[in-house]
Amino acid sequence: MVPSPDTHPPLRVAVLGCGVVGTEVVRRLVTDGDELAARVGARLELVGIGVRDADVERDPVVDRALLTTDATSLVEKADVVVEVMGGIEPARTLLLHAVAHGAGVVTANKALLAQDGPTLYAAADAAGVDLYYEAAVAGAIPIVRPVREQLAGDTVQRVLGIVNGTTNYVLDTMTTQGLGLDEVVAEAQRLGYAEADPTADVEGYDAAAKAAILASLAFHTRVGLDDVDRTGITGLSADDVAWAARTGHVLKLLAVAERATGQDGTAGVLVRVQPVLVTADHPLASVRGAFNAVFVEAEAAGELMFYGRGAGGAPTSSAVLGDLVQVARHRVLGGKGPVESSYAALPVLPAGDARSRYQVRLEVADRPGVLAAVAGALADQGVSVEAVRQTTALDADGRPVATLVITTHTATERAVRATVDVVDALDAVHRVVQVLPVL
Ligand SMILES: NC(=O)C1=CN([C@@H]2O[C@H](COP(=O)(O)OP(=O)(O)OC[C@H]3O[C@@H](n4cnc5c(N)ncnc54)[C@H](O)[C@@H]3O)[C@@H](O)[C@H]2O)C=CC1
Ligand SMILES: N[C@@H](CC=O)C(=O)O
Ligand code: NA
Repeated sequence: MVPSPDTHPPLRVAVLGCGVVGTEVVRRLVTDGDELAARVGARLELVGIGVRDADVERDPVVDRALLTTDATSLVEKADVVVEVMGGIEPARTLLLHAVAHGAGVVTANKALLAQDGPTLYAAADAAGVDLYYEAAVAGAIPIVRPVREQLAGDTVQRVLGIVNGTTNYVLDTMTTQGLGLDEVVAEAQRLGYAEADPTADVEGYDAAAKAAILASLAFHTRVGLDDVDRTGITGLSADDVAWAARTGHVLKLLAVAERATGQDGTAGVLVRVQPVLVTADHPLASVRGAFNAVFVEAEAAGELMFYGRGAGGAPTSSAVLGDLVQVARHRVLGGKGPVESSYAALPVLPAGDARSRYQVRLEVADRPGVLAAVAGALADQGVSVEAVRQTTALDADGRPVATLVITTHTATERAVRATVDVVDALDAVHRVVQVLPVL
């Protein structure tokens, strides 16, 4: 029999956190109630909203009578708990409490999942309830469920892309408007893209959490935040942005998770987040503002690209509501979402095993023989040169300073770092300005 909201008792939904995302989740539950009920086969009854302070001014769509500071009691009376408060505690304890009480859970909390996902999975599995988290990676873009469910029959080789809206917005605005990093981060906060502490965005922790989640799902292997080699965007200057454009690239913070073979032949995975010089005609170069884009390369499927809004209240609420409908359908029709799949248990390889082309930018003395010395140092380390470009400008004291931009052929990060140390020690090299992978 087709389930109907007229015959099925309503499902009690608790929302924890009423900030940027929580407010939009509540809005959809209120304004789209009839549609959602028809899709689920039961009404989704919002039974309470857990907040820190019930007295602060809120969007009028939020019914103040539903606000409570007693989140523990709230989750005890829910069939489905939606956690959009963020942070590790009390989110973790509340989700475990919800699961122990038999509630299905939906969360947007990538920080918690990357730190303690296996505990949540185990608890949900033991209780026989759902744990869904589409909003935790790349906001509105369906990427968690495609990798976790639809690609479960394929072998994913690599996942690569832009998974943090704030840093993409910041780098994009620095490039197009020449603004400084701090100024643009403040705007990203105002627009609801940034984390409560935007350090998580600009230092790459948020992207690293998402990379860990995607890698765990793609490779059926546990990958935690500490397994991700992470570099944020705070080390990038306006000069780096300008040089990127001058050499035909766009600077992007990329997350890369891939199967790889280590120095000793071990098959494993490599997971990293780092600023990358993306060649201007690559599709990722045209991902603007807070948009995200993720490529998935799988053995049978080939290359798939996922693109859309990676941050912001309304887009993220779409992913949360999609999960909520799925969990609710399971309550009505029976069935359950996937459990953790970590059977492959592949080792996480050291970052030095990562292979890429690199751009090395040096300031060198403007005299004959310098290029030969630098090229010799690279060759000694087995790093071959694809292209070299030299420009000369006068420094503050009127002395000529040459900038050497070297693009290498594909090499391991280990070899490139070793080479850079040798090059840095050369008399003719004033300083190594920047070393960045090239895509
Ligand atoms: N803003 C975005 O674009 C996206 C956010 N997310 C995730 O969604 C979650 C929520 O993010 P936002 O809504 O942007 O954050 P937010 O800071 O705007 O909202 C969080 C709300 O939870 C409340 N809260 C915190 N601790 C609480 C507690 N102990 N009890 C009751 N309420 C508490 C805060 O007072 C705040 O109102 C985070 O995990 C974030 O990483 C995921 C995807 C996109
Ligand atoms: N702060 C995050 C929000 C979405 O996950 C971002 O900027 O991407
Ligand atoms: Na998503």
